[in-house]
Amino acid sequence: MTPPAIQTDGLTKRYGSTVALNDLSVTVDQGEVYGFLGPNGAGKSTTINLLMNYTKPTDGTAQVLGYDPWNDVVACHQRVGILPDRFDTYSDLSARRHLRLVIDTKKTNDDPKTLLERVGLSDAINQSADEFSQGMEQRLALAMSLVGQPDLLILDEPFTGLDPHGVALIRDIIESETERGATVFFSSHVLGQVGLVCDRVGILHQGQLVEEGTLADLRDRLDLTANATVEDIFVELTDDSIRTGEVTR
Ligand SMILES: Nc1ncnc2c1ncn2[C@@H]1O[C@H](COP(=O)(O)OP(=O)(O)OP(=O)(O)O)[C@@H](O)[C@H]1O
Repeated sequence: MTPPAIQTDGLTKRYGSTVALNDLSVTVDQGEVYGFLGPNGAGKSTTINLLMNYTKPTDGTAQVLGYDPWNDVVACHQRVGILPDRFDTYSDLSARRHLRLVIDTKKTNDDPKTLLERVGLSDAINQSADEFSQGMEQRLALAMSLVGQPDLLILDEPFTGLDPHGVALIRDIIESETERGATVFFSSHVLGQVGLVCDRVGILHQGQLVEEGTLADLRDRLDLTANATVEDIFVELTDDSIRTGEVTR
């Protein structure tokens, strides 16, 4: 049986008395496009950091493509492509060298030029990343996430810093990656795009999953009209407060 792409059970992360993520239980099936939405500070990046073993949970379990992300780290990272939040380039390396680093680590035979063409950066292949704009950095990080045709693509705020062409590019990449059978899990608060690409969404608020389902499910449950947007749903379920202080539960 094919394992889910992502499964968490009671996943919890506390930083001192701040509960960044509280008792998260979600399942994302292989082949799905799942939008993980929530206001600033809701716990989206914390969840992704846990799934990628960038940080350890306080409580709960997770599986990524059937692997334990904290014990099967290498196997897990081999099959996952990650676009991290706030990607820092290696400033003195060219775009090609950035791709080479991932290709060599994952031991794939990808061609850096082809990957950079996919994200509209092939003209910058030999350019040093310290000359890149924010949008170019984001495109480079996206190309790096595509190395090795990952089974699961995890994109943390993929629309950040992109112009409308870049936003359309992300949508195209999500579509082409799912066409070849990959799962896409992405966090966002750029809501206009979400309805166009997601099969299901989960809405996180103050570390808790407050709703999950297709947009049609959510409209029904919240008694919203059929033309209610993702923004309407989001506003209904969350307030616009940003978590800046400690939240204790
Ligand atoms: N290393 C850390 N130490 C202490 N608190 C942290 C740490 N990382 C995150 N937090 C807190 O955990 C909560 C969730 O943060 P997280 O970055 O996961 O939110 P987010 O939903 O990704 O937000 P954004 O949309 O602004 O990126 C916030 O209250 C944040 O201040």
